[in-house]
Amino acid sequence: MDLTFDSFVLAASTADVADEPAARDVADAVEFRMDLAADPLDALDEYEGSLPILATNRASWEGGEADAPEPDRLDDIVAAAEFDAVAAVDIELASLRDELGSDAATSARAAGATVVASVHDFERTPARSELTGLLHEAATLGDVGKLAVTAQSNADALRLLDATRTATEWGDSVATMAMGEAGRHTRAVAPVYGSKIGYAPVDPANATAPGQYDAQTLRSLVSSLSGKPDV
Ligand SMILES: O=C1C[C@@](O)(C(=O)O)C[C@@H](O)[C@@H]1O
Repeated sequence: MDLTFDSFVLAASTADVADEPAARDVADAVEFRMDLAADPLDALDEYEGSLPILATNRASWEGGEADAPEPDRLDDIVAAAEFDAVAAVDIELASLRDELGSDAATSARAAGATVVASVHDFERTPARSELTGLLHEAATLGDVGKLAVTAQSNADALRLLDATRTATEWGDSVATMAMGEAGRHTRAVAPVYGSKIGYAPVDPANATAPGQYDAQTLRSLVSSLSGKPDV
């Protein structure tokens, strides 16, 4: 299955890929949070869904629950990429800066997966130059550069949207969102400025980040704002 991120992709996040039928009608992909699953590779082996999978094995040092040694954590990402249903993998920008991470990206691409290079800031929204710098670096080391920050104010949200527009104008393929209440609307608005991925939980009770909309709401908001019909 393919995920090129040429246009907006709504990824329904879950720790259980067997949830896919609940996401099928509203999402474009399933984000499988391998770090939140008990036996993620077995779950991929048994996957029978029709949506392509974006596999994430979020490191504990980046806000996730994967605490295996880095080589093992990255090996699991590469192993995930080898499943036909896995169209993309998420690798943290901090990992991609090192040889281990960049080798994992090469192997994942060889297995046919697109690489989403991700950065998170769970406390703040950095200055504009830092935002555009991180996005450019992530979009260069990965095929899509993803930046999730935490907004405390409208100014923070606006700065993220502005950086999204600038990066897109430069030709970088990026995905952005501001976590937290003050950033919530950016999840709907950032796609207008070029953001290529939106995340929403399959089950609203199991949000994978602060401020997420449920998938149907995100789909309707993004569709209305982009002037495209709802799916
Ligand atoms: O990195 C991201 C983005 C995210 O943190 C969000 O803010 O929607 C949700 C995570 O599941 C995903 O891996």
